[in-house]
Amino acid sequence: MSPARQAISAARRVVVKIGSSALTSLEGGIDLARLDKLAEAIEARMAAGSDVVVVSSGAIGAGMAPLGLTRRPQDLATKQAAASVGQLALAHAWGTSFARFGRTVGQVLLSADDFARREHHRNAQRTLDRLRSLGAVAVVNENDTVATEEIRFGDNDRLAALVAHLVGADALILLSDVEGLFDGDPRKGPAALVREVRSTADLDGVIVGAGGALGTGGMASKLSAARLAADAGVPVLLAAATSAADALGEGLVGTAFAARPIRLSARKFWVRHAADASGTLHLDAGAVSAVAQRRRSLLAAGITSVTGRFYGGDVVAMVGPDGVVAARGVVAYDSTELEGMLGRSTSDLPSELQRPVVHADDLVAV
Ligand SMILES: Nc1ncnc2c1ncn2[C@@H]1O[C@H](COP(=O)(O)OP(=O)(O)O)[C@@H](O)[C@H]1O
Ligand SMILES: N[C@@H](CCC(=O)OP(=O)(O)O)C(=O)O
Repeated sequence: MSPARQAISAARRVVVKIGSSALTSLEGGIDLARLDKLAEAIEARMAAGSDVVVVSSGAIGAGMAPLGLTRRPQDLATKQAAASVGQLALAHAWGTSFARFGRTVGQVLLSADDFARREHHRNAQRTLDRLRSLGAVAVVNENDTVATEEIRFGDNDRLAALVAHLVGADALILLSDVEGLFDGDPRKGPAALVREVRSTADLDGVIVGAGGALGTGGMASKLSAARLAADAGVPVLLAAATSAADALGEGLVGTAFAARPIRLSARKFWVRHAADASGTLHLDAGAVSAVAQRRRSLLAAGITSVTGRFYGGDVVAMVGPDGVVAARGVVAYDSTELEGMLGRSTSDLPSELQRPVVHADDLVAV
C-alpha cells in the first residue's frame, strides 16, 4: 500500500466530501438510499475511533424539484433560491439518517470570506471543534444564499480542502460519481484509472474534463483541491460514493494523492489559498522569474503597473506580462505610495522606500 493510502486509512481526523452528482439526481432530488449508505460508512469510521467532518454538496440539486426546475439553474439568484430550499432538505436528510445511530448532526454553512478573515476562521474552528467534542457530526456546505458570483467557492472541492486545513485533518476523502481520476474524461471514451498521484509528474498526459449535469467543478476542481490539501500536508483519496465503505475503510479504491512532505507554513498557506487579494501588481518578465523561480523578494524596479487600492500589509496578486498570476504575497506599501516607485531601482529610492515591495518570506509562487 502506498504511504498516502496508509496515512488515509490510519487518519484520526478525516474530512469526507460528497459531490452533488453522487447525492442528487435531476428528477428525484436527494438519493436517500445513497445518503443512508454514506452515513453508515461515516458512522463505521467514527466508531473505529476517527473524527469525521462531512462536507455535503447537493443543496441546489435538492431544491430544484420542489421549485419546479428541470435543469440546473445558471443564474446566481435562482441557484441561491434553489440552495435555500434544498439546504433545508439536505440537513434534514443527514439529521434523520444519523439519528438511526443516535448521532446528532450540526449544520455549518461557510463562505470564502470565513477563510480569509482571521476572526471568522477562528469562530468556525471553535464551532467545529466543539461539535466534535460533543460527539456530533458537522455537515458543512457553502453558505450559498449570501455568496456573490466573485466570491463563491462554486464547487465544494476547494471548500472541503480548506475545511481539512481548518480542522487540522490528516486525510481528505472526495466522493463523487466517478471511480477516481482517469487519464481522460471517462464519458468521452475508454480511459485508465490513475491509482496514485505522488507528484505532478504523475499527471503528465492526464486530460481533465468538466463535471456532470449536477456537479460544478469537474475533475479540474478536484485536482486543484488535491493540490491545496497537499500544501496543507493532507493526503487525498478520490473515489466513487458507491465505494464509500471501502474508501472510508481500508482505502484501497480510487485515486490517492500524496501530501507534500513538508507542509506550507500557516502564513504561506493563507497567502496562497485563503486570503482575498486586494490588488494586483503587474510584473515584467525578469521580475516574474525572480519571484516565481528564484524565490527572491519583489523590488519596485520589476513592477510596470498597479491595479486596485490596497494598503501595506494587504495580500496582492503578482501577474506576469502574459496576464497569468505568478505569485501572491503581502505588500509592504500602499497602492498610492507604490505609484511613484514603479520601475525605479532601489538605490534611486529614498531610504524609507528601500524595503522590498514584497519580501521573499511573505511571498508564495502560485
Ligand atoms: N480525467 C477525468 N477523470 C475522471 N472524471 C472526469 C475526468 N474528466 C472529467 N471527469 C468528470 O468529472 C465528473 C465529476 O465532477 P463533478 O460532476 O463536478 O462531481 P461532484 O459533483 O462529485 O463534485 C465525473 O462525472 C467525470 O465524468
Ligand atoms: N453549495 C452547492 C455546491 C455546488 C456543487 O455543485 O458542488 P459539487 O457537486 O461538489 O461540484 C450545493 O450544495 O448545491
